[in-house]
Amino acid sequence: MDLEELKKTVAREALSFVEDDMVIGLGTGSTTSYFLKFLGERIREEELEIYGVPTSYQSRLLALEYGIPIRALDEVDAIDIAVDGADEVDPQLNLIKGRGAALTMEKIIEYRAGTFIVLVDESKLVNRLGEKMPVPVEVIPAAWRAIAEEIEVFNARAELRMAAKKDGPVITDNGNFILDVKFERIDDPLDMEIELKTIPGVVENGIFADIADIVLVGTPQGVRKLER
Ligand SMILES: O=C[C@H](O)[C@H](O)[C@H](O)COP(=O)(O)O
Repeated sequence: MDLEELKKTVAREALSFVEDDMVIGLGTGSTTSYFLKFLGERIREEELEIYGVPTSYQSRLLALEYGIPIRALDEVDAIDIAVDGADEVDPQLNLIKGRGAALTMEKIIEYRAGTFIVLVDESKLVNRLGEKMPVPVEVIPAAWRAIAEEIEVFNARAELRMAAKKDGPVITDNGNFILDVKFERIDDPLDMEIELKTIPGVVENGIFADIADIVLVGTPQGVRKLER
């Protein structure tokens, strides 16, 4: 089974958590895109009363395309579930997220969800966070260089993320820059998440420690469900 098929399989499985009258946090990325498509179809077919709270311009545009009614975070009383992808998942279900630069709104919404469900294929499972992927850190533009230097005390190298279809750096949905931080090793994800957050000028970082409730893992043999 190819990667896209694995993503579709986990995205379909996530529909089993969806019930009528729910408010759902809508994640960002290629795996979640399939979930949004299937969610839109289900809302239409079963005439469900569901609202989505987008975590990015990408999920907002896809929700509009697939007919998912949307609400802003300050228009809802609570978020029942949130569904999103991840870049790495460790055995304790700590995550690295933010390859798509949407980490800040993702964390704001997923932290507040009753149940946060993560969709990955098995290539995203690691023994230790940071094994394959850098940790994206969203920073206030004026502070990028100072923060990049300060991050070196953690035995890490920070690189300013450059845009692919624009000259210069990636600008996030919030108007900030992204530093991709490659650590030598991350021993304690929660501790590192907090350390990064306390640097002045850091808006948010892509370590999501102790937030995921359920991880659905797509494998050629089917979907594995991991729970915290
Ligand atoms: O900013 C982007 C997000 O954190 C994505 O959810 C994450 O990068 C996973 O994306 P994908 O499902 O495309 O691998």
